[in-house]
Amino acid sequence: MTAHATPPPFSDPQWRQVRQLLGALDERQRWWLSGYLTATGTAPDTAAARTDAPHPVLIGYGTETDNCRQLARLLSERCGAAGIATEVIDLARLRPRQLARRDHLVIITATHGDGDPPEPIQAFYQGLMGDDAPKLDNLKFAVLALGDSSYERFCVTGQEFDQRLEALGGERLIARQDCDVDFEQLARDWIARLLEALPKTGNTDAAPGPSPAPASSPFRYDKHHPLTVEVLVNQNLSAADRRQPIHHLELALDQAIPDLLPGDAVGILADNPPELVAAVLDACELSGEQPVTVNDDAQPLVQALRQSRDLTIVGTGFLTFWAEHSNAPALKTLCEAESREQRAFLRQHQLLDLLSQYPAHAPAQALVNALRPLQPRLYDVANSLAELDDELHLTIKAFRYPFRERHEQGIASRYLLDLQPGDPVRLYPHRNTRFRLPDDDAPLILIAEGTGIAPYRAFLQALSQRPQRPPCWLVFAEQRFEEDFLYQLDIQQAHADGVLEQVDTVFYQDRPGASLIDPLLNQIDRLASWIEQGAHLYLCGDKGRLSDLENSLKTALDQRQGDGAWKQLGRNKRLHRNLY
Ligand SMILES: Cc1cc2nc3c(=O)[nH]c(=O)nc-3n(C[C@H](O)[C@H](O)[C@H](O)COP(=O)(O)O)c2cc1C
Repeated sequence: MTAHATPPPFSDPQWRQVRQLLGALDERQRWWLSGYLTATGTAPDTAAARTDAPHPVLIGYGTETDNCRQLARLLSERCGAAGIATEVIDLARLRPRQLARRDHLVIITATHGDGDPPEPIQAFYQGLMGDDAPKLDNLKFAVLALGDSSYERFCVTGQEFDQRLEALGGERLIARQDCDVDFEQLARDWIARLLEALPKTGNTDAAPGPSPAPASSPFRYDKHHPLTVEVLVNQNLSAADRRQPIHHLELALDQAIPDLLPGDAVGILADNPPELVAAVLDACELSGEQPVTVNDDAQPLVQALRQSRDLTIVGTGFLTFWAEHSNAPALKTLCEAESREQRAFLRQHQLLDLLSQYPAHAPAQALVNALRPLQPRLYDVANSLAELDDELHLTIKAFRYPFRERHEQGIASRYLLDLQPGDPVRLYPHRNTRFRLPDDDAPLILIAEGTGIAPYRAFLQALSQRPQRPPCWLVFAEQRFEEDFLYQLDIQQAHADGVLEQVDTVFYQDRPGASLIDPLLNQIDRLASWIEQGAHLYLCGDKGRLSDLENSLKTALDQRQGDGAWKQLGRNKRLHRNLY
């Protein structure tokens, strides 16, 4: 859709039809279609498909929660309108040596984990950083880095790519832009500058023009256009006295969400707790009735604070804003200090700490503009919509953390755990194409830690409907058998029905010292034999524990099957990670 290298890969009649169709679609439909083609993999891996024509600009994105993919699509749209030929590719599908034959590369990447590259692009990242990376003397490049300044290692993946591409011989087209969570405007401005530096082919896209809306989503709904659904059931699955309870949430879907498959997630747009909103209004001596505008939408201040603004984490932008309004010398000095010092201060001060320690007045709209946008949170869908298309099930664990002398709760999990039947919830679908069931009958090894069981429940429901069932082995770990065996009945039923050939459980508190890897190492012959038969291996849940497990499994498997056996699993796209 976005490649306009001459000549287009169509016959004349085909090309006329394509242009005719594009001309008949409105902007949102075109974006939907381009996102759909990318997401369904219908677009060819154009980076690999070589022609003698000059190369279009390669736009590679690294994403976990979709922001960078959307910006890549936006950049491609803008390039199309400006007569610049582009190809958009997920860096997860690109090998560094393919860059040696390119002239122009734009990388748009997030940083995740604790300053890590997004999980899907780990192989590309390691390849580019490694000793075997190609010389890139002919490459001109630009990097847009997305991140969150509340993390210690802000935007480091983009920074690392930027430095590495230069070190490999590349020439920077324009300076890298690091963006915080309120990235939209900065990213648009950077794109506008970049367009001036990219080569034009002269052809402009048949139809698209600039638009202020975000680029395509393969679904009708996205974080800017969420679907509102109603709570049916909110049930505690774990012990009543558990400090971090786990709930099962059922939501009514009045409208079908097309193509939401087992393995996919939804982004939840949580509301801030009313007490927190009230405390912020009090601290600022503002009335919640005051009118403000958020994304061109007029609304009372109380709604903006409840639904759209982060009332917990303070960004450096807000620090400057509050220093000006409070006139507090300590804050003014801090604003002149190094950003590292500012971030250290902000890690010790949530919004209310700052507002109460340094009292000030600020106009309602200015306050809303200065606060960070409230970020959606992704939750894996715990049921198969092919079985039940009017309900969506989620598994939610409370997130509690110590902060200064007190205990805080995660905004999204608190919001979800407190929901009552009948309450509305805003959400949008999020595809997770790398965490899907294979189409064939290859054996499946499903390894889950805690809420990592959620997508497997959807897998089991989908598998139960297949006429030919692949062998399926579940390994699940939680705290105590009596209280924390999440979805015990579903799992036992799947076992009884033959959907699950084998189930192994580990309950840490029942057997101190036990580890999730024990059942796998104890049955290493079986594991190796399943993998030899082409099994797909899935890891879902706690990042720390499952990364440790992966390292140990890699060692064990490489010892048995030869060095590189584990790596081969990844290369064959039979290793699926969903870690958080
Ligand atoms: C679990 C998690 C960890 C993150 N870790 C970092 C980090 O270490 N440094 C950083 O700058 N941003 C971090 N971020 C922020 C993301 O980079 C930011 O939200 C970005 O817009 C995500 O882009 P994506 O939607 O394309 O994945 C993290 C976000 C999440 C959800």
